[in-house]
Amino acid sequence: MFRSVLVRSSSSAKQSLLHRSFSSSSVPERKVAILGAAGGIGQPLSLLMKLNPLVSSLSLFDIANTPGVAADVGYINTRSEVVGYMGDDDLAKALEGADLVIIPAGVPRKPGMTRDDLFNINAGIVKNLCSAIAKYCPHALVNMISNPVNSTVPIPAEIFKKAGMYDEKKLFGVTTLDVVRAKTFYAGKANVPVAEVNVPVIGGHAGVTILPLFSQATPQANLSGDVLTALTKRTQDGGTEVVEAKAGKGSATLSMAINGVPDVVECSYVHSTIIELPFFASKVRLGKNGVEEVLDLGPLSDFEKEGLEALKPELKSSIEKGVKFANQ
Ligand SMILES: NC(=O)c1ccc[n+]([C@@H]2O[C@H](COP(=O)([O-])OP(=O)(O)OC[C@H]3O[C@@H](n4cnc5c(N)ncnc54)[C@H](O)[C@@H]3O)[C@@H](O)[C@H]2O)c1
Ligand SMILES: O=C(O)C[C@H](O)C(=O)O
Repeated sequence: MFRSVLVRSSSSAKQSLLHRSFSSSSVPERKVAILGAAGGIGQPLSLLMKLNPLVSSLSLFDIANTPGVAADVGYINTRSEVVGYMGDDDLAKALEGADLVIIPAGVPRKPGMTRDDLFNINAGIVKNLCSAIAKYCPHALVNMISNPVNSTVPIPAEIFKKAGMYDEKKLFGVTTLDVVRAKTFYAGKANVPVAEVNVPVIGGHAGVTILPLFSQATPQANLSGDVLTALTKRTQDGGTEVVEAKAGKGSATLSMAINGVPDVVECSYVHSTIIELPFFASKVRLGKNGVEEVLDLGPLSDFEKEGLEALKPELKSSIEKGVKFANQ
């Protein structure tokens, strides 16, 4: 059992652990809660959120080590107040009033494991955390990072439905790393500046369910079929490469959308009706209230059409696994 520690409390604790700065009145107040904030994803993500001028309050929750992370991040001289919370007794306080909850809580893969091998541990963690979200911040946007994303996103959807507060526009599975990798690998082969590259990645976030659409990549390049096959495989295996090299770290956030910046288009794993599966990663237009539009897939090459058919059985069964778990 972990002792519950509210990092914000006495004035001396405030001095050492709570950093508060006041915002200009023109910038809206936004509370972001990170669940799993002391982990490999959680710490750099906390740093990124502290650097984000759109965030006024940063709530760092974990089952361990949040006082140190909150103190460290809290001293950065940017706008947001930082409070660390530790242990289940503090979960309610960590979540109350949150506009955005980002969840990297759970265990990462070790070499030789698939993301699905994490299901038994992470599904329970996610279920518990999302039940608390339903209770304490039912209107928040939720970004799910914990793997296996293909199954961990359907879990809150079921929990939120039961709680009567499910808003499908507000639930995201973070698949940005797949896009980041596809852009990097493509730029290398196409010999174009990586900063100019765009590649949509659709499907899900595991193995063959990750389907980069290089036929839609810009700037266009005339790459052979063999090169495109190799690029696709490399994108699908990108996470495994990292896991093998250093135990699987990375982070991503859709937080720009919380300030209502128009026309933010990102690939994300969301509730979808563009194919027959209820959750699917594709380009989505984001706004203040979450998903404003799930964009069409656009034209696919024959190779990509085959990839799309090939990913459906695995993605379907991963979704069903999450749904079943949530309803047990
Ligand atoms: N979606 C993606 O693109 C993506 C990318 C990288 C990693 N991940 C996944 O993110 C997860 C975290 O990876 P990591 O490298 O940060 O792992 P990590 O082990 O370094 O950190 C996980 C953190 O979660 C905390 N935690 C565990 N149970 C918790 C609970 N019940 N409540 C709150 N916090 C809890 C741990 O104490 C730890 O600090 C993994 O499942 C990993 O596979 C997803
Ligand atoms: O591959 C992993 O296990 C972590 C993450 O999903 C990734 O793509 O890097």
